Amino acid sequence: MLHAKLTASAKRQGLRARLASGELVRMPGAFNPLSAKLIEDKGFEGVYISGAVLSADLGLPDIGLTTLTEVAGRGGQIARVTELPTLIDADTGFGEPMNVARTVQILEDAGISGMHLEDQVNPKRCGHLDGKAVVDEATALKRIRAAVEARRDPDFLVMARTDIRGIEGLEAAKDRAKKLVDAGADAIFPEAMADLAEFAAIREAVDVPILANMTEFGKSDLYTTQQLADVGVNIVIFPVSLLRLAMGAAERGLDTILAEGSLTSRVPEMQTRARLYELVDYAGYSEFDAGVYTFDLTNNRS
Ligand SMILES: C[C@](O)(C(=O)O)[C@H](CC(=O)O)C(=O)O
Ligand SMILES: [Mg+2]
Repeated sequence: MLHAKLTASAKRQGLRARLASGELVRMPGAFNPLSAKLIEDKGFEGVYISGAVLSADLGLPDIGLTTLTEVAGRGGQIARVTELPTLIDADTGFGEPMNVARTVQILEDAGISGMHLEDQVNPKRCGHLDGKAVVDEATALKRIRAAVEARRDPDFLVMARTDIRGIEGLEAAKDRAKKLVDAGADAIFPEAMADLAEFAAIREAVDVPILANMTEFGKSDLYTTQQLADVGVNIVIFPVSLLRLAMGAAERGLDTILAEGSLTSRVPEMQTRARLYELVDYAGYSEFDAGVYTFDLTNNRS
């Protein structure tokens, strides 16, 4: 109640252990703290905190407009309500290597379990759109180096994302992934892979965990968790999926009010009041409140 029981460090150790076991970590993207609770309730292994969702939530395009304070604030709100490890999208790290160092520490303080840092130039773009550009190798490696050197909890996961595949091709992606690992990256996020064989090629190139981004309407087909596990993927994210599903439902609901004048026909699709209260542990809060209310010092001296 009130917050998750596990400490940030225990969640990070849990993520490390799961990755070491070789079993796939499935991380749907939470669009708010409540959806993170749903992800946990359904039995997933982790929660992803997407930059695209964070921007969209603020009514903004995903082009690097959000600040570290906003990202860490929302990330912290999500991390504190769940027992699951959280992986956050740190975009390009919010500045130069020195800023990246500060970013890592602030995200650690927010209770987050790991972050990914990409090699795009600023302003960044969604990795599945054309027209993006990447920084040179030295700049990309410095970002990772700064992150690794600045972290205080060795279990905080520093994942390097490379967007180079969409610009220079698979060979360049393999080469950059290897160098990012040499610079200290704990894991690799190869963005915009064309197919399963490309994930397998990255798997072959590095010996750290790799992530697959199953974002809809992007460059990759949507593979099943089994297909991805079979080619050696270790983490799969569904970054914007819950937001897209929820917004799809919201649009249909609004259209129904316009067309029918009421939402009666949509009620069966809605999460019930009882289910919502279950997710936010209404009963647990009431019990806590009652316990504190009846607290009496004279009866608690022993
Ligand atoms: C993973 C991602 O970085 C995100 O912010 O969620 C995006 C997702 C998307 O825009 O579909 C990405 O660049 O792939
Ligand atoms: Mg992003």
